[in-house]
Amino acid sequence: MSQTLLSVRGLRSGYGAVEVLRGVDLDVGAGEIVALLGSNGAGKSTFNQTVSALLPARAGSVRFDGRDITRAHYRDVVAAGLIHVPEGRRIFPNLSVLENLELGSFTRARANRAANLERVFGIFPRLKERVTQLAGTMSGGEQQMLAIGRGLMGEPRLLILDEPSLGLSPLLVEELFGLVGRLHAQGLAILLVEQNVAQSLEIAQRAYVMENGAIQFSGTAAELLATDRLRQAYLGV
Ligand SMILES: Nc1ncnc2c1ncn2[C@@H]1O[C@H](COP(=O)(O)OP(=O)(O)OP(=O)(O)O)[C@@H](O)[C@H]1O
Repeated sequence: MSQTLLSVRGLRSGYGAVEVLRGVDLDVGAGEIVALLGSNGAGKSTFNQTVSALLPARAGSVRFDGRDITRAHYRDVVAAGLIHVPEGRRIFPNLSVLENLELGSFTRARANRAANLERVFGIFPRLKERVTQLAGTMSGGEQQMLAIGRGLMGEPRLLILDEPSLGLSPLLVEELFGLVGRLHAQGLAILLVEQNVAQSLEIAQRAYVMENGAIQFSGTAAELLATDRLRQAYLGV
């Protein structure tokens, strides 16, 4: 692995009396795509939320770029460049496309905003055509572009994408994976949580499998595919 960007050790968290994460270890290297796989309810979204400081860690540590961010405020985590595009997009439906994008740059200097917008519009020309449109009136695919565009406005070094292809047509899923590949080629590290396991393993350098709030497997995509039990469980072959 290249230089470690995200390093998570023994992470525990949950909701009230329910413990979901039971001591998770996971690393993402600079510029690496890492797939986080696991069945529904395994704890992947809880992991993403805890790492990005939306949910408090109960034990363990999260280090980002060498800095301990386990107890950091969400704002400082975003400012450090760890940006989470949540499952279900969570755009603001009653705000325009432009307003949604601008919200993504809340930790960045105003002076950077125009350049970041142009970069996002270069990646998603459709968003530029629709700057004044209310986000809630856009199609599901456009809303997903907007959610990722908003994440990019924050100048990420690591982008956590939680189920980005959920609800998209097969054509848009192809586009989405193409986009993830292009962002990676530009040097961005990506932690990808996806139901499209085969496609995720094609573009990821490494993968983790989470079950019941713990990591059951970590290794290269090729190693995962060589493990019969995992291949059967996640690819059905
Ligand atoms: N806000 C919440 N309050 C209580 N329990 C929750 C909450 N959110 C999730 N859980 C529970 O935590 C467990 C892990 O859920 P989580 O959403 O992290 O799994 P996941 O792997 O992301 O699955 P999915 O793909 O279905 O989103 C589940 O048992 C779920 O019911």
